[in-house]
Order: sequence, then structure tokens, then C-alpha cells
Amino acid sequence: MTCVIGLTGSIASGKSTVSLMFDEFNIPVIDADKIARQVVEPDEPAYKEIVETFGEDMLRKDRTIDRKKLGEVVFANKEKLNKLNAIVHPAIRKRMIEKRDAYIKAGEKCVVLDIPLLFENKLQHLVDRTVLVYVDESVQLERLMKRDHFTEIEAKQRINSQLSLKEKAKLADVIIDNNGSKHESFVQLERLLKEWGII
Ligand SMILES: CC(C)(COP(=O)(O)OP(=O)(O)OC[C@H]1O[C@@H](n2cnc3c(N)ncnc32)[C@H](O)[C@@H]1O)[C@@H](O)C(=O)NCCC(=O)NCCS
Ligand SMILES: Nc1ncnc2c1ncn2[C@@H]1O[C@H](COP(=O)(O)OP(=O)(O)OP(=O)(O)O)[C@@H](O)[C@H]1O
Repeated sequence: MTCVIGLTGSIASGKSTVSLMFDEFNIPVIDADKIARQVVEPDEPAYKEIVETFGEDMLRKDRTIDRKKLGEVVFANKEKLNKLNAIVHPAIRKRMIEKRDAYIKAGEKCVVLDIPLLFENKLQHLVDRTVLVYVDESVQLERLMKRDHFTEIEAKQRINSQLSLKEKAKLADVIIDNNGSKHESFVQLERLLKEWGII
């Protein structure tokens, strides 16, 4: 029986950081953000829909989607964000399920689905247990502004487009507190995997 872990958090809470730590245990990770980039490549059906909905202005010179521009548009307008979600989420979900099932079929002991919007989109049914990468709001804002060079307004728009980490904490099976150092988070993950008999 494969154990399917749903790894989630909020923007800049440290999902990618923790997700990389699973490598140390040779546990495969399916990354929703990565798939979200693949399903909007020019030969994919979602690409055409995005161009029709948001206009050619959203394209770079090489005709790929200008993610920075599209992000500025959708995170400033809830209705537009919903439109983008309706175009890309079904395609992302389908590809994640295919990948998860391939790992299960191959008899993998454990597989991780790294999904930022796991709780927002009520995707708990895709996984056996959920792990939340948690930080305090002030740490989240600080790390986001530093990583992406956003102004405070831009960073807050993105944070507010998601369920708060406090709300997510009520829904998660387990929490990794990522307020401390990366090493401290690694220790928590290692302990968890031992407890679950995965390592
Ligand atoms: C708006 C887009 C073009 C901005 O691209 P950009 O390269 O700047 O950001 P990236 O995709 O790396 O996402 C960074 C983080 O933003 C947050 N985020 C992304 N999309 C969303 C969304 N629809 N709603 C809320 N938060 C989101 C997540 O925490 C994610 O980890 C892009 O995020 C996108 O296509 N989003 C829709 C797809 C989606 O929902 N992806 C999230 C994983 S399912
Ligand atoms: N424990 C930590 N100590 C210091 N910095 C950290 C820690 N964890 C993560 N960071 C830094 O905070 C930023 C956000 O982390 P990360 O990119 O892993 O978040 P994320 O949840 O994957 O974000 P996103 O939702 O945008 O993909 C990065 O610059 C990362 O290096």
C-alpha cells in the first residue's frame, strides 16, 4: 500500500523547501506548481483559452505566457483569478492523478503531492494524510517580499488570495513549524516519517 502524503502551505511558507527534503529519503514528489507551468505551454489546450480570455498582451515575444504579467492581473482581481483557476485547475488535477497513480502502480512506498491550494480546492480526497508547512504571518510576509521582491501591497494581495495559514492549521493532520531554521524543519519531517513507519 502506497502512502500518499498531501503537502501544503501558503505562499512562501516553505513548501518547496520541505518538498526538497523528501529527496533525502528518496520519496518522490509531484509538484502542482510545476505541473501548472506545463499545462499552459503553447501546445496545451489551456494556453489557447488563456490567450482568448486574457488577450495577447499576456504573451512574451516568444509567444509563451508572461507569468509575471498574468500574476499582476489575476492577483489584483478576484474574478479574473477565478477565471484562470477554472481554465487551469482541471488540467492540473488530471495530470497529478495520473502521476500519483503511476507511482502507486509501481509499488512505491510513499509519494508526496505538493499542492499549495489543497484545502482551498478541497482536494483532501486525493491523499491519505495532510502535512501543513506553517509559518507566522509576519515571517510569511517577510520571506515573500524578500524572495520575490514584491512590495508589501503585492505580497499581501497574494497572501490574501489564499486561505490563511491559521485556518489551514485547523484542517491539517500534521503541522511542520517552519518559523525556525531549515534544519529544524528537517528534523520535524524526519521524526514524522519515522512515526509513520515510512523510513
Ligand atoms: C498566476 C500565475 C501565472 C503566476 O505565476 P508565477 O510564476 O508568478 O507563480 P507560481 O506559479 O510559481 O506560483 C507561486 C505561488 O503562488 C500561489 N498561487 C499560484 N496560483 C494561485 C492561485 N490560483 N490562487 C492562489 N494562490 C496561487 C501558490 O502559493 C504558488 O505556490 C500562476 O501562479 C498560475 O498560473 N496560477 C494558476 C494555477 C494555480 O492555481 N497554481 C497553483 C498550484 S495548483
Ligand atoms: N526555515 C527557513 N528559514 C529561512 N528561510 C526559509 C526557511 N524556509 C524557507 N525559507 C525561504 O523562504 C522563501 C519561501 O520558501 P519556499 O520557496 O520554500 O516557499 P513555498 O511555500 O514553496 O512558496 P510558493 O508557494 O511561492 O511556491 C524562500 O526564499 C526560502 O529559501
